[in-house]
Amino acid sequence: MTVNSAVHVAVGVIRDGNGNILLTQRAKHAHQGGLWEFPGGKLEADETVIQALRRELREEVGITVRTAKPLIKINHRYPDLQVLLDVWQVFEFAGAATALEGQAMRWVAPHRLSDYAFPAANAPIITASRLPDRYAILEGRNTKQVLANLDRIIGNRVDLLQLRLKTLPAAEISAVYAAVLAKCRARGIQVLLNSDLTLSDQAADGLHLSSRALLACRSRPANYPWVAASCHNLAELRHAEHIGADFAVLAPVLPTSTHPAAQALGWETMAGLIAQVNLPVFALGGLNLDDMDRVLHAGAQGIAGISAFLS
Ligand SMILES: Nc1nc2c([nH]c(=O)n2[C@@H]2O[C@H](COP(=O)(O)OP(=O)(O)OP(=O)(O)O)[C@@H](O)[C@H]2O)c(=O)[nH]1
Ligand SMILES: [Mg+2]
Repeated sequence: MTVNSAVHVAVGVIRDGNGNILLTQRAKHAHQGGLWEFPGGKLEADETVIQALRRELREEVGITVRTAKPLIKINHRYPDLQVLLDVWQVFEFAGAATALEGQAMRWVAPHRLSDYAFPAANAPIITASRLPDRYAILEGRNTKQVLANLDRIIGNRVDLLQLRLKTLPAAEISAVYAAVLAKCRARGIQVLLNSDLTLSDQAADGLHLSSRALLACRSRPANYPWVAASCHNLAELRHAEHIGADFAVLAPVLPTSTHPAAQALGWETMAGLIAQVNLPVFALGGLNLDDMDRVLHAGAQGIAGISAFLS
């Protein structure tokens, strides 16, 4: 089946109980032959994406999908073919995965995916599969409040956060940073520093660019495991993609009390913007964890928020 002349493909990022991901190797003479892939295949006429996903995963690796959620959509033009990869995460399935087409098959830890050679279109899928669905923004008006907020964020099972601290007095920043980093390290939580924070120590797991800092970048800032960017429109999302940022945060999706003057994008505009880039995008602004399914079905990686993780 084709969509806007692209071949529409249902792709499964299948996880086992340990969080490992199933890879298979493409047949030598197939398109992109010999490379590793996430199992899946082309939609047949009149099939929905989820129907095609179920059929392909039964045919290729012998599993029956129980729970699947959208992860990311990739539009990619190879010299010989344009594809729309409609990627879903499969969290629950029945049956033991078996290579039914004689292909090589492996369960791989997310942080080892980069050891494998994939088709060029897959780079953002690999990033998306290494990212969680929650990205917390840590703020507070004083040290005590920041640390109390961190405890609530931890209670909401967040393992990726941005230290922003816009509302914290400057004199308290370095001590708070040390305390937050120590607590997060002990729990395996990754910390990105907002680019407006002035800290000499760059021991964090990544850099989060404000939209202003993003537009000032001609290339990806070096030496950060993660580079993220705040975006409000298509030009900023495209720039984040262009410099090779790992992911973006798009805001504000809904009206918020913290930014009353900002015009909210709304669900449809948000989905339309996300569809135009091959980049994991978190939705920010006025959302809470109950919105997760709607956010994922709108094409986002998940929810970013300050207050979303404080209840
Ligand atoms: N399944 C899958 N296809 C991918 C990935 N990345 C990627 O670019 N593709 C491209 O998506 C297209 C469709 O995939 P496919 O060859 O699995 O289709 P299929 O199972 O229906 O195979 P068939 O046409 O031989 O029946 C191919 O051109 C392939 O190169 C990936 O990670 N998984
Ligand atoms: Mg296939």
